[in-house]
Amino acid sequence: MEQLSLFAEQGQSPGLPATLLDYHPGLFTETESELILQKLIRESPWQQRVVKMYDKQVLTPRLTAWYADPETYDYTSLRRSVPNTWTPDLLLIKNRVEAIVGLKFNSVLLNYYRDGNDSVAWHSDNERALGTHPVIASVSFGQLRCFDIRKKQDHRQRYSIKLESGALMVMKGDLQVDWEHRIAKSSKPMKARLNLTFRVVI
Ligand SMILES: O=C(O)CCC(=O)C(=O)O
Ligand SMILES: [Fe+2]
Repeated sequence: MEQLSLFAEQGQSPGLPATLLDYHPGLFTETESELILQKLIRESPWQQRVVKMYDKQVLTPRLTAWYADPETYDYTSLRRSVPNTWTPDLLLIKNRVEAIVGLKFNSVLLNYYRDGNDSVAWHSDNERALGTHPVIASVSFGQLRCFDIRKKQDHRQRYSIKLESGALMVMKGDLQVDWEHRIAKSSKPMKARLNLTFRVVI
């Protein structure tokens, strides 16, 4: 049976081709989302990674934690450290996501945006270990933040999706090939947000 995509009905970003993204609000209830948010913030082994920017070492403006199956990935090509082992909470979330997406994922990256100063800069998830047209399932908990998308070749083609707590967004098609995305900093007061991106690492 074809899966219902609520993206168009949500009208969150009219005009964005449906081949690039599906949006499923309410995969988790408000109560579930709040519990998951607090528990994962408390219990995850957060790291703040250092990246090189214009020859300077800078801390990424968010915290991350990475989990994966022990055998099925090549984490050296992802430039990540040895992954953590799945927890029961993460497996529960993964199962619910897989039932909707119809794919088995073997890793998840957790991003913790502590407030409006935390962000992720424009990028595509196009590492070799993700394959050429990866399907990436993104689940958000907590503070609503805007997920901006722009075309690499023409920055005027631009969309913004409000990622609600408990919602699943599926990135697919050419999204990681022809487009970039980001979570911008916000000058408005922002509470904590967690984002989980489930990926298949080859
Ligand atoms: O926080 C988000 O919604 C996006 C995170 C992201 O783009 C990533 O982890 O690659
Ligand atoms: Fe990304």
